[in-house]
Amino acid sequence: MTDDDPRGEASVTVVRHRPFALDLTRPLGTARGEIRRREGFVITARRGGDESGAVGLGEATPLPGWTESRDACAAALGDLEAGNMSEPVPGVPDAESTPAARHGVSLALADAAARDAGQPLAEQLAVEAGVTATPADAVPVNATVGDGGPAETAAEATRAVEEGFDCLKLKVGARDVDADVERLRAVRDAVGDRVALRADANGAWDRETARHALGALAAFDLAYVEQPLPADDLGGLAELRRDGGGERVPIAADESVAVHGVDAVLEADAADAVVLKPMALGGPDRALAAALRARSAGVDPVVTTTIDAVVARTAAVHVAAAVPEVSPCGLATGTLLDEDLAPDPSPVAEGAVAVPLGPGLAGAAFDDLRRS
Ligand SMILES: O=C(O)CCC(=O)c1ccccc1C(=O)O
Ligand SMILES: [Mg+2]
Repeated sequence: MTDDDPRGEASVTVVRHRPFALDLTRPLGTARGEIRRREGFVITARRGGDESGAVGLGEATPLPGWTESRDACAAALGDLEAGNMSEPVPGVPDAESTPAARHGVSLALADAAARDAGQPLAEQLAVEAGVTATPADAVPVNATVGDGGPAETAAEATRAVEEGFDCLKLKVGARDVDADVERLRAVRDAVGDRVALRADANGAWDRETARHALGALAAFDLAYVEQPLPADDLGGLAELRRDGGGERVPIAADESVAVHGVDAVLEADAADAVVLKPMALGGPDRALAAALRARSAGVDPVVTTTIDAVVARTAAVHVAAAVPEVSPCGLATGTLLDEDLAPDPSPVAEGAVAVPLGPGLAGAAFDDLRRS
């Protein structure tokens, strides 16, 4: 560890990575198919081979299409583990080719650094990123509602509002536009005007369909439509922003950010908001840096998970807490899982999550995972 390298990334001793698999309670329907199960690795690491330092905890949960494959992630982590407790291994996995592996290791190092400093992870990340504002102690979140028929979608939306959510994100694009219009109409009718609605098309539409969809969905006063076009069509997103089928519906970029990076999206004027998934961007530090660059460009950052287990989800809560005045984030995904690695230290209540106090990710909450 040096001043240039506060987290000891130049020489990291990865203690262990351990596989896990978690089923979703029921499949989450999206325009790109159903997510049914999440497989990943729990990671423990020490900084710079310092035997006296805290053991940090991380999670690498790849989602093919968004990150490297599970095999590529395992291989990247295996390379690090070729070293051992007493012999530091140089470097961390590459963020471009293996973002999930890099996320897991960089989170473990950040957790270790925060624990050694006796501060919450959000504070550690904020200081490293040059944020002067004190991290928030709670983060607003949206409910995540998958594809389904109009009645089913409206019932799920109503349930979320009864639980205290005032922002809902609905998956669209898995059926034709007219069917999604009926779903959104049913939801708006059910929840009234005071609930913010977001729609996430996961890149399902071509330019013509997107113009038609935005024109029709404008009637439901959407906070934004997320990724209406394929990830590569930054020019198309910029065009939709300027003239979205008549009425202006704000546009959020998600897959475009994961594939091309936040700077390309900002450069192309392709979005009003950017969706930042620490797992897809290669780590909490990189996600926070991206959020701050978006904010400086006048674009609203939203932090979400890739339906991660509790360790990475909690890390994403800390990232969001470090973003000043953050908008509702896609972090209410723990309840989509049928089981988890440990009890959630920051469960959702009244549409928000409390940020764990630390030290590190959540004080002693994950000690069993750290030891195992
Ligand atoms: O943002 C949310 O509400 C939850 C996260 C989510 O929707 C998601 C989860 C896994 C993979 C992709 C996505 C997505 O935002 O497209
Ligand atoms: Mg999305």
